[in-house]
Amino acid sequence: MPNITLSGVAKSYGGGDYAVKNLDLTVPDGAFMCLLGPSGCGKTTTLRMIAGLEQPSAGTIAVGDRILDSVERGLYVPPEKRDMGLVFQNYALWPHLSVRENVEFGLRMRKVPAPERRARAAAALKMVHVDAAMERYPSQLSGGQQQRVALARMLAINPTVLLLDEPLSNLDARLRLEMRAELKRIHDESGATIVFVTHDQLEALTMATDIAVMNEGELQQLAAPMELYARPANRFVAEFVGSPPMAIVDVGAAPTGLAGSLLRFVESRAAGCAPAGIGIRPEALRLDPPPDAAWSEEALVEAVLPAGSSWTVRLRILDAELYALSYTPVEAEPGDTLTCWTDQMHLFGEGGDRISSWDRTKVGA
Ligand SMILES: Nc1ncnc2c1ncn2[C@@H]1O[C@H](COP(=O)(O)OP(=O)(O)OP(=O)(O)O)[C@@H](O)[C@H]1O
Repeated sequence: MPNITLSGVAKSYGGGDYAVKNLDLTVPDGAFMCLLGPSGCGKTTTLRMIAGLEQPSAGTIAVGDRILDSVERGLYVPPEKRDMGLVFQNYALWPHLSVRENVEFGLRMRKVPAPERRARAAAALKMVHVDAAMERYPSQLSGGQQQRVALARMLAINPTVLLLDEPLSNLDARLRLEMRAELKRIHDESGATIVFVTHDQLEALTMATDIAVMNEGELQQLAAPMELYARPANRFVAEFVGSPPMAIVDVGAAPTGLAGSLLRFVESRAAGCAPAGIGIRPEALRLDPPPDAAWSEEALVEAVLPAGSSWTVRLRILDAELYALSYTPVEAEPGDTLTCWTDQMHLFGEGGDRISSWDRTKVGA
């Protein structure tokens, strides 16, 4: 299956507001692409346009040379002729069909002979761990089980493109983790192209080969997960990807407090650089002894949040609130003072774009 290409795609549901604005996006053949962004940013609309469930208001959608939508040329290919498997959050199973019959339904429509149908449905249900409930009806299943049946229904068809809209949202934490690994395995083994909508940055970071971050209908950045994390294009991406989030300290015209000391620190290393914001990721805010006392700041502990193998500490340094993520126990109480320091910073310009990143171990990154 060739690449899926969206060129200049926009969608308005009427009323002048655009849910998706001038989107150029290529989903490479075999990619696991996550569309990531906050609620209402246009992810679902984009996925529905790729599926053919919504028609764009402008632009072109193509798979290789085959045009699926072209507003300019008046072309539109309906969903059933796109050969794409869909699983949406509202996984509409047929209530009057058993789990097995639901999964077999798509195969029956494709005229797959009965014995093969049974075998493929059973294998797909086993993959999502609902094979024990094969003869039950959807109303007798939990929400999470229904969601997995919807996944199995799509997997049984073996489509070359899978379009998934928050398909793991109803699962508990453990099952979610299991299904993420399972989806990754399915992707690796099938070679299918997957487009996956999520607002959960961890889900995107753990599964995707490529992440398209969207905000207010616009693409903010398209990159591989680690690239996105290490070199966010702008403040929006920097703050959206990563948990706890990156703290960005604003540098005013006459910076005081932490902003002033960070700026002096930046200036001593990057002459002529005038950032409007300085970002520090929690894991880069260090609580161990600094290599240079001049780098350190006194921080007031506001909260310590232990999580078994890591400790998140909310700190206040003068006028700024920051998080530190430590993998060694933090024996501090709210109200205590800790010395912290950093050797990694992201510098953002006036408009919010990242102008550079500084990492003591990789100078010039
Ligand atoms: N059928 C519709 N009619 C009118 N407006 C719509 C329709 N569907 C979506 N919208 C609007 O388009 C914008 C984008 O919605 P969309 O569902 O694509 O976002 P999303 O990022 O998937 O959000 P969520 O994660 O909440 O599903 C929102 O402002 C939404 O209110």
